[in-house]
Amino acid sequence: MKNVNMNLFDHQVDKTKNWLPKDGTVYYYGKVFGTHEANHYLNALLTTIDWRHDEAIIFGKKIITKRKVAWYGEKPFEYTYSKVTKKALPWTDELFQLKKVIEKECGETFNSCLLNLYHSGEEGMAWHSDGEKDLKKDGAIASLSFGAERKFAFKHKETKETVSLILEHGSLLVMKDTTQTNWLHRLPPTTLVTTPRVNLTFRTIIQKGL
Ligand SMILES: O=C(O)CCC(=O)C(=O)O
Ligand SMILES: [Fe+2]
Repeated sequence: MKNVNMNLFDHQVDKTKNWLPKDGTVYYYGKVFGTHEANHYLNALLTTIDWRHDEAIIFGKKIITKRKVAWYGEKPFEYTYSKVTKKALPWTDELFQLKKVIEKECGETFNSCLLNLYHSGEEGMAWHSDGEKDLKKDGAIASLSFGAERKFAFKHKETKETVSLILEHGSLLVMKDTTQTNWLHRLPPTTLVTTPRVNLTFRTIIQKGL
């Protein structure tokens, strides 16, 4: 008997495929949770996370995003991006459980998590890379998605080559090696999606004298 132990959610996803043609590594693990469990996490995250509108300083001007964010970690790390500093809240039960699951799945460890809540397809995230100085250089970033399926895209900083894929409900994507140095990524807005999506990016923050 072949494949008797094959996970039901392992449907046709090649977890060893690098989605980037060069200069970085992106693995898509597909759905690591079944629909029932993914629904549970989506609801739990919507209700237990301390969601706040994000503030950023762009061209010297303070802006408030429609998207909501939250920042959690194993210590009250300070994290600065778009010139605004935030202090991590302690892991919730669900975040700690999710961290364990993805650490096991991808063989990496993480000490913090940035969460994004996109209320509908109108909200997205512009081209950027996650290479802030507080983050471990070339450290892995694990991205878990719950809720509406959305397109996710990469663009090479030099050649402008693009790659895109769909992030499913309960799915895991991992960006590692030199991905942040050489590629930008974004979540394009779309009028086709009217329901919310929650995304969690687990990261490794460098501990400064803690
Ligand atoms: O929502 C996503 O899938 C991506 C989020 C992201 O790129 C980030 O938080 O840095
Ligand atoms: Fe990002």
